[in-house]
Formats: sequence, C-alpha cells, structure tokens
Amino acid sequence: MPADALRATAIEAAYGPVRALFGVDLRVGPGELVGLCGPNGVGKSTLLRVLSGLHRPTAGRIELYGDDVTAVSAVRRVRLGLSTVVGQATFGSLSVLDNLRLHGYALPAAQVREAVDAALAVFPRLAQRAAQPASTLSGGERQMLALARALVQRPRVLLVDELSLGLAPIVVGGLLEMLRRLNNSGMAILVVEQSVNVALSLVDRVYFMERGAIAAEHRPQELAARPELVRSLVLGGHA
Ligand SMILES: Nc1ncnc2c1ncn2[C@@H]1O[C@H](COP(=O)(O)OP(=O)(O)OP(=O)(O)O)[C@@H](O)[C@H]1O
Repeated sequence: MPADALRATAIEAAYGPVRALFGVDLRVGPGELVGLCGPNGVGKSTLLRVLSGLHRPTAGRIELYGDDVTAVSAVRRVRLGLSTVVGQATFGSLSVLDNLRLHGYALPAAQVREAVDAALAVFPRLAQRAAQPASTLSGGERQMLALARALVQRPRVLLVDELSLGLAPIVVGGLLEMLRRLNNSGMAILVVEQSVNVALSLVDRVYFMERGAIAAEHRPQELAARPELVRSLVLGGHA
C-alpha cells in the first residue's frame, strides 16, 4: 500500500503550561481531500501549526509520504512538498507579483519565475493585478493570493486554514472550486473549515475535533441523511 501523503500519530502540544492537543491521530491519503471541523478553540489551528512545523509538539510523530519529519524545520517541510495557507495576511506594500516571488524562497532561484507564472495562470484575476500593491486587493483576492503563494512552492500536500472566513459565499464557491481542481490534479489537501456545510460539500472525508482530540471521522455521504449527528458533531461537547 502506498504511504499516506501526511500522517500524524499521537500528537500532543501545549502553550507553556496549557495543553492544547491530546493524542491526535490523523491521515491524508495520496490525492485525498480531507476536512477538519470543530468548534472554536478545540485545537484545529494548533494542529495545522504542528503539521507545518511552526509549533513543536511535545509528543507524537509526523510523516510525509512515509518519511518522519517530526524534527524537520518548517522551511525544510516546504522543500519536501508541504505548504500551508494561513489567513489572508500579505506584504501589503509589495506588489502581488513580489508577494508571489518571495514565496519561492524554498525553490532553486532558476525555478521561481516559472513557479510564479504557473500560480498566476491558475488565478487570471491576480495576473491582471500583478503590479498592484497587495494592500489594494479585495478580501477574496487576498485569499486567492494566499493560495497562489502556497502554489508557488509546488506543494504535494497543502494545508489550508479557514478559507471561507469572512468571505461572501460566491467568493468562497470560487475558492472551493479551485481547491477541487488542485485536488483533481493529484494534490493531497487538508482543509480546516469552521463551516461544516462548506466542508461537507468539498471533502472526501472529514474529522471532527473536540477538546484537543479527534472525536469522529466520517465521509460526507454517511452524514447526508443524519442532520442530528452533524449537529452534535458541530456542537461537540456543547450539544
Ligand atoms: N499562542 C497561544 N498561547 C496560549 N494559548 C493558545 C495560543 N494559541 C492557541 N491557544 C489555546 O490553544 C487552544 C486551541 O486553540 P486553536 O487556535 O488551535 O483552536 P481552533 O480550533 O483553531 O480555534 P478557532 O476555530 O477559534 O480558530 C485554545 O484553548 C487556545 O486558547
């Protein structure tokens, strides 16, 4: 059997004395699109930070295509094919093009231009605005830029935090369509999503987190006829 694109086993994490993750097990198969849902504060963003190498776990193991990357730095994980889209923060005074170029930091210099052109080809709307300062983009365009920056890194596995946050449904629809296309082209994707409806419309499989651990795992079709189960999963311990 081929190795999982991404596998986390028994992950624990803390902020000083405050424990945030309690033995998380999660996997994303090659070419799979997986969601991670759960109420505020259950540890979704912390888990993403641990997976991307931005926060060191206190226990557990992370594997990328079968290789142990638990002790590997965030930058090296990018080189190994793991990229992350977090928020819409950009370098506002820099142009869209320069924001993209900067994100080629993990690529050999000779490949940056081609990678930037490829990312712009995915987002024609950004290509039209390549010379514009990023601060002048709309919220939706900024989220496109956040995605495009990750694409510049040529990921095999993409982690996405809260794609739909604060965006109009029509904009979210376009971004989801983009994630689907990237996934269809073979990219494994893990998307943290506050809106369970958004997640269920998109993913092959979804994890529900509760108080720092995975509480359930389902395929959307299993949940289609069970609104009461979805409700209890969404509300977690608050049901
Ligand atoms: N920098 C930090 N310092 C201390 N505690 C933190 C820090 N970041 C997160 N936490 C705590 O860790 C727990 C998990 O937070 P996390 O942001 O991972 O949750 P989340 O599920 O992503 O929430 P949300 O959906 O609201 O973004 C929370 O109790 C939070 O208060």
